[in-house]
Amino acid sequence: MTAVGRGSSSAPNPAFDPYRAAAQPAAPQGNFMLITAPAKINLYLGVHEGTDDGGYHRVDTVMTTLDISDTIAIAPSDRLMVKTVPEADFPQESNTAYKAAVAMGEAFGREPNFAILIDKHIPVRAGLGGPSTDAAATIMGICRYWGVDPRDERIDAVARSIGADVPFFLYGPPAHLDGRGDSMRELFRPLTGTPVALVKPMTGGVSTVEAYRRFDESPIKAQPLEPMLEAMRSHDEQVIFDCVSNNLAPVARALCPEIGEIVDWMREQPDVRAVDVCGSGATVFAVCATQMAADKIGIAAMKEHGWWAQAARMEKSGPIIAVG
Ligand SMILES: C[C@@](CO)(OP(=O)(O)O)[C@H](O)COP(=O)(O)OP(=O)(O)OC[C@H]1O[C@@H](n2ccc(N)nc2=O)[C@H](O)[C@@H]1O
Ligand SMILES: Nc1ncnc2c1ncn2[C@@H]1O[C@H](COP(=O)(O)OP(=O)(O)O)[C@@H](O)[C@H]1O
Repeated sequence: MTAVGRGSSSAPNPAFDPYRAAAQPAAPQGNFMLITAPAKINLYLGVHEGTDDGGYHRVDTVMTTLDISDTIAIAPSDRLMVKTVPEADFPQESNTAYKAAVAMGEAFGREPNFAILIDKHIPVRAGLGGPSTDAAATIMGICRYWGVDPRDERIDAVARSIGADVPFFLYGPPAHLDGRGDSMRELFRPLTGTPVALVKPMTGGVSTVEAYRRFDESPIKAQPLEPMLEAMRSHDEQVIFDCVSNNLAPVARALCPEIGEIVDWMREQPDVRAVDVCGSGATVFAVCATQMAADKIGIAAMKEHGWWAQAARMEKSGPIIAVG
């Protein structure tokens, strides 16, 4: 294996600060906070061969958030506890929200005594970033409770200690990240409102760890990144959607052949501008010309194939905090 670096330093670029969702450091006056934690899709994912000392691959990715989300209620408590609805089949200590709270406690020398309830809407092992967005939302909520400025460079370090995708969710607008996919490089004008159809097998999914392991067995070269970055900078939608690509997609298809069936079916649907696998899968997204087209694809996927499906839109936001 070739050793690769971790990417850029953890210091946030001040140019990104206006986008931080929890930028007001004041503690909330109410009893709890409700935080909207959006899903993501990768408009571009280029995984490079070789891993670093931690077993991570160097990746370039362009991600955007969607308007489907988990909801996180967080309130001070006598101890740290995390519950999900529906109930998780793994211990709370394995939940990324729990890990994020513990990491915040360690970084700021405080007891992270919060009760955290996660209403899960984002499917798991789906490549939609559910565990990562929950962690980012938890970090932002605790920042607000403790009066920590989310621009504090320790916040980025906490985020990437939980998972490669977590730093992205601290921001929200479409972004290019490199390193492990955890180093923010550039933010772009949002594609807010662009319709997307999401379809995945009703059961099962693809584990991110397994996808990267399979990638190492037969690596595939990434598509060129620069045309996508240029298109994002000039906000040329047609070119952006022509540049959609993901070199983990063949691995996802190999691990779960139903993904291949879904991709092929989505490509045949009318008014579709781009189709690809979300990250490591198992969800497939289609960028659609109209919301009606996305709705129709969702309904047909469910009715004709029994797949899980949802119509969504691209969003411009990271976690959104409301005080209750
Ligand atoms: C593939 C992507 C695309 O956005 O996400 P998903 O589509 O699964 O959500 C990401 O690279 C996933 O990010 P994330 O889900 O945060 O990964 P982590 O929890 O940090 O890592 C899980 C495991 O994936 C592998 N991993 C992850 C990221 C990376 N750059 N190289 C890797 O090799 C490592 O084996 C690591 O132990
Ligand atoms: N907050 C969370 N929400 C969902 N799953 C979580 C959470 N925290 C930890 N997990 C674990 O993460 C696993 C999914 O990880 P991963 O394959 O990376 O998902 P995805 O591709 O959906 O981002 C779940 O099976 C579960 O064990």
